[in-house]
Amino acid sequence: MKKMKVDVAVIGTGTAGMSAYRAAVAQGARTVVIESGPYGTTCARVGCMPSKLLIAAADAAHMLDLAPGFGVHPGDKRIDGRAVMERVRKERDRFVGFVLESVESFPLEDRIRGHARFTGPHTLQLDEHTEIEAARIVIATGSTPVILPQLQGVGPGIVTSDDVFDWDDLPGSVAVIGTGVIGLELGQALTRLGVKVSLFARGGSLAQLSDPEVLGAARHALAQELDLRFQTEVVGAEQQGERVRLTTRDARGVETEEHFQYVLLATGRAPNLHGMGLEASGLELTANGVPDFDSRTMQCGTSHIFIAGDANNELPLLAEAADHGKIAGENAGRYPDVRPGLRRTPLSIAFTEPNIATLGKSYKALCAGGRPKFAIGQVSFVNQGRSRVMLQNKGMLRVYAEYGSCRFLGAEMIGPRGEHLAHLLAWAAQAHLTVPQMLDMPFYHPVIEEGVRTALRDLAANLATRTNHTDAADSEPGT
Ligand SMILES: Cc1cc2nc3c(=O)[nH]c(=O)nc-3n(C[C@H](O)[C@H](O)[C@H](O)COP(=O)(O)OP(=O)(O)OC[C@H]3O[C@@H](n4cnc5c(N)ncnc54)[C@H](O)[C@@H]3O)c2cc1C
Ligand SMILES: NC(=O)c1ccc[n+]([C@@H]2O[C@H](COP(=O)([O-])OP(=O)(O)OC[C@H]3O[C@@H](n4cnc5c(N)ncnc54)[C@H](O)[C@@H]3O)[C@@H](O)[C@H]2O)c1
Repeated sequence: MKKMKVDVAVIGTGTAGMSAYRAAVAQGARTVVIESGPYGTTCARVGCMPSKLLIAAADAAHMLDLAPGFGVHPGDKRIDGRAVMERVRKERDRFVGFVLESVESFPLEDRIRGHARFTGPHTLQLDEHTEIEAARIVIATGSTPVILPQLQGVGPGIVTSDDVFDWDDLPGSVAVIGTGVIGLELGQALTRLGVKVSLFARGGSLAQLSDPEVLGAARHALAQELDLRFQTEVVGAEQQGERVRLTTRDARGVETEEHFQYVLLATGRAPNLHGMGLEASGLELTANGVPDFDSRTMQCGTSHIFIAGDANNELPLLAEAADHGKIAGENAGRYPDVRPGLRRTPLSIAFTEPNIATLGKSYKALCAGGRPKFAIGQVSFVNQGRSRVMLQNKGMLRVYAEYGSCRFLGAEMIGPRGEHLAHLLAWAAQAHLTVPQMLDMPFYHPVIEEGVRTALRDLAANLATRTNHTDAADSEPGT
């Protein structure tokens, strides 16, 4: 067994791990970064980038579907599934290549291969070949898709987002289980690319939305194009040759059997903490098996161990993983001098169309602890001028502010160009702007941001009267 002694050992060479490694090295600590799987990060290999490449192809196909609405008739649409998937893989490999270059820029002796597990609070064993004694440790092991027990071992037709981007061709039909971010992004993209898709939700949730009004608008907007089956549970499945027979049960208890080429599981991701010997680390674990940690410092309890990225299950997003990694790496590098790092206003965007976005305090968080004490403003995009011009007039934005201070708190939306509106509003929240200050900002014409102004005006009126009398049909006609 090879033995090593280091200041900092980072477990996982994903976005959080690479960020932690750089930050610890910058503190002058002798640091190694350990990896059991392929280099390249989840984001570049099977996450953010390939999913957005598939969505980009779907957007192109959808533009052709929209064109007749403008009096433009592009002729017969033909989707070459092989060409679609080839571009996805080729561009994905390009992004992965950049990550690999980055990893290769780390000194060879700092890059250790193997599956790490704790054998004591300061010791890690890598497979059966290396033992590392580390003064401090960063856990940055990411997450993996959850496989429902009733679909385990069924056959090759049961897939997750880890498999989709390696398809050579688009399949004929897919059942998507789960209407979270992955289910909706991939389900809508595949639908727009001509795949017969059905989405099954055990409840009625969509992506990260918690505001019932926005959720209602999202259900309405997405149901116009997607086969959404709410309140429907997966009972079981059987691989039958090239197809899977999927059995589901609806709210009335009626069981249905349908055949699909693939069943795509999008039922959440779990932190990669199993098989890591956490019991030997001395850390206190919370009910969901994640070590108790401080989200300002990433420190687990008062220990020398830090946890970053999807592994800590706080907000499993790329930008968070990078921030967590930096904070964890800096603190591990200069331990015991542990300091809070920069945490930004929470921002989540699902790249559905219309985009679904939430930022700042969610409706659910604001309602926690009893009667809501915040004001709400809203706008429907149905009659919003520029959205209607572009034939993208679907969805709703709801904005929240604090009574008294009039400080802007957060928003939930489904709407056109939501990714940009969400940034604008997240920046306002982080700058602690009040609603009157936001309304003093410039608004051009005709732009979708005028819809944001309508919602903010509604919010200002409700703050003034301490009511939430918003008209669901409130709209901005674009004149
Ligand atoms: C389909 C999909 C789409 C997504 N789209 C977006 C998006 O649009 N925007 C966004 O912000 N986020 C998106 N995400 C989420 C984002 O990809 C993740 O939040 C982010 O990549 C997590 O980074 P990480 O460093 O925590 O984990 P990872 O990049 O997964 O790195 C963890 C690494 O640790 C290694 N490892 C695990 N256990 C051990 C061990 N015991 N020993 C050694 N090594 C180990 C793993 O092999 C892995 O390489 C998406 C995710 C998916 C799946
Ligand atoms: N655009 C983005 O930023 C983006 C895109 C993709 C993924 N991600 C990240 O990846 C994470 C994982 O995505 P996800 O969509 O897998 O998880 P999710 O938590 O967003 O959604 C999981 C869905 O599965 C459903 N579900 C759970 N158990 C089920 C069961 N037994 N039967 C039926 N349905 C069940 C849930 O109700 C929910 O709708 C996200 O939380 C997000 O942080 C982000």
